[in-house]
Amino acid sequence: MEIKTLTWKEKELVLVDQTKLPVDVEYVACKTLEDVFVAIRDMIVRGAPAIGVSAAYGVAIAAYEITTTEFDLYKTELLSQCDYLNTARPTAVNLSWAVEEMKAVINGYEGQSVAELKALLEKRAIEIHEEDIMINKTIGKNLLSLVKEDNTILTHCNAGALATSEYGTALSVFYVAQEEGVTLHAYADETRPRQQGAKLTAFELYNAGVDVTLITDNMAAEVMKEGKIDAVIVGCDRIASNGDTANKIGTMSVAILAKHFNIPVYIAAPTPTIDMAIESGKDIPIEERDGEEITIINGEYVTAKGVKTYNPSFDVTPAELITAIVTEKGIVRAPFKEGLQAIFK
Ligand SMILES: CSC[C@H]1O[C@H](OP(=O)(O)O)[C@H](O)[C@@H]1O
Repeated sequence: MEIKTLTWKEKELVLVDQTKLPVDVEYVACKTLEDVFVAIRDMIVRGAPAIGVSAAYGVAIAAYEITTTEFDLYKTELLSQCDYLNTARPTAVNLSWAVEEMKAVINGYEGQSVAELKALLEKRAIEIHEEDIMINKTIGKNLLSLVKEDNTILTHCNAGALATSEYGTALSVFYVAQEEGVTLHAYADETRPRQQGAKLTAFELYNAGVDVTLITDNMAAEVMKEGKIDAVIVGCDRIASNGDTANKIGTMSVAILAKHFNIPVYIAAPTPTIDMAIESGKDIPIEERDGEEITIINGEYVTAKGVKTYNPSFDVTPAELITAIVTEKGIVRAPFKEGLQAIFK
């Protein structure tokens, strides 16, 4: 059964509810901008590219939702809705990137027709959606050029089809490999506390017929020491201009271990996830989420209810631990600043 992360259907954004996977496959229809805001905030849809595409459709939905007919008032309200949507989650730059793309359509429109602007916004959102699919498939091809038949790849969190429109970024290497008749094996970190690796990555790869082995996060060093891992490939949520990369919490640990065991670390990076406006990882906002993500598993407390928690949802892997940043525009190696500037030229 094919699961669609997101679908645009009669001016509604239909999302698979990723908080219910893999036990239940349920879909949520977002009919209002608030529906999209809540879906992003509560991780019904998650994953940097999927958040970006959803935000683009969120603005398109807002454009149809606003009933003001006086053009200047309509434009002001719509821009305000864009800024609100942009507060749903702070780390994945794809959210602000997509909102800015949609605001550029609004601010660049020289007419006075509300109907025409609505159509232009829906068109741009569909373009962003379609571009995401092409970006991901190209990243998969570029990643495949870095690995060999029968290689085993460790990945962290979920940077798969469920984190994007289709294909995924890090996991696209497995799907492109299948299309090209290349056999690859996966080790998926469970990825506490939200368990995206267990609930999403192992689920989607297993269903796709990819050889996947699920491990807990604290087993990564052992599998590397046993020589089971040929490469680490992970996604990203925001890359600074010097190559420092924010990704799901625990990615930095994996990169440090990989360095110790001399295993290459590849970041699968759509260019909308690269933030050239910031100098280094110090400038990346790290989302802190509710501590109950740690203390509650499957609805049950696993500790005393009053225990203090600390739950940063991302960490920043310093550029010196990264072998290459693999984008749809090419593979960038250190020195990353110059290499990233070159792909934006
Ligand atoms: C294709 S990148 C997906 C990226 O987003 C995930 O975070 P979250 O599940 O909290 O949205 C994780 O960092 C993945 O690598």
